[in-house]
Amino acid sequence: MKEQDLVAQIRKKQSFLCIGLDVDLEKIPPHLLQKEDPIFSFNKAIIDATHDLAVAYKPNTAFYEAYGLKGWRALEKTINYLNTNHPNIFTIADAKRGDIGNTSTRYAKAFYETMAFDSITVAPYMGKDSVEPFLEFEDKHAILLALTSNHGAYDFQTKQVEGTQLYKEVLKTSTTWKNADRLMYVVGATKAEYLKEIRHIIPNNFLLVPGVGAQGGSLKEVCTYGLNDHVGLLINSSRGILYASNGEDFAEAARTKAEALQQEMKDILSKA
Ligand SMILES: O=c1ccn([C@@H]2O[C@H](COP(=O)(O)O)[C@@H](O)[C@H]2O)c(=O)[nH]1
Repeated sequence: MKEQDLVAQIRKKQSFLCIGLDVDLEKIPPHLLQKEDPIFSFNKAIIDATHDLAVAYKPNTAFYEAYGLKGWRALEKTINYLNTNHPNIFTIADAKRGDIGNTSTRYAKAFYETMAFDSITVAPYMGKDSVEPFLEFEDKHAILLALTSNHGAYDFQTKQVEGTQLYKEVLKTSTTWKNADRLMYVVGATKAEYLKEIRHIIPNNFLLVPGVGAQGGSLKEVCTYGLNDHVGLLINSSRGILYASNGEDFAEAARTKAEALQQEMKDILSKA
């Protein structure tokens, strides 16, 4: 998907909500376990109940890989369902890949071509030649881990390396790579206080922001410095939406949670 089409969807829906499809068979409503494909049945119900409120969906591949072949099949069915029924919705494979060049190319083909995701999350640690293969595909986006939402982010990402914090070096250096205009970045909602400086280095790129809801990040704080003139934010919530109820009303309950976030976003956009 072209970035301008994502921005158009955000304006139309007055939403920059990304719903994380992190399916855990121990948390989904028990009645779904009787279905032939409980993972896909859950995702389909969530998508059907929320697609008018969200501009993106982000399955985290770990939650599918954990179930082996049936997990991969459910992931494939989910991305096909989204692409067929909601082609204007941005899709993110949260797979956190990155390897030597020829291997990264295979990862890129797996997620952009075989599964037709619009984007994939990529770890920057192996550097330019591990990331550039993900940037070779037109209208596809690599979302680079910049400053993550977990506590371990302070182990390396904020450490000073040759006079600058490592995450800032990741931001600055990555903007010099080939097709850098296809880059987006992950910044945790729990690190909102860093956003002013982050926006100084990358004023225009989209940020994928996980960590609101279950991890305690604040949507309002993220928006204070994270918003740019084309919005430039995708705020992810996974558990806070998916597991609002594990009864028969789970999809309705998920919609209520998604609606509350979308309303907050609408309000913020109207004042921006
Ligand atoms: O820094 C990061 C990068 C990725 N994630 C992922 O986002 C979701 C968050 O789920 P919640 O249930 O809304 O907390 C999950 O898939 C993480 O692996 C992140 O949280 N932080």
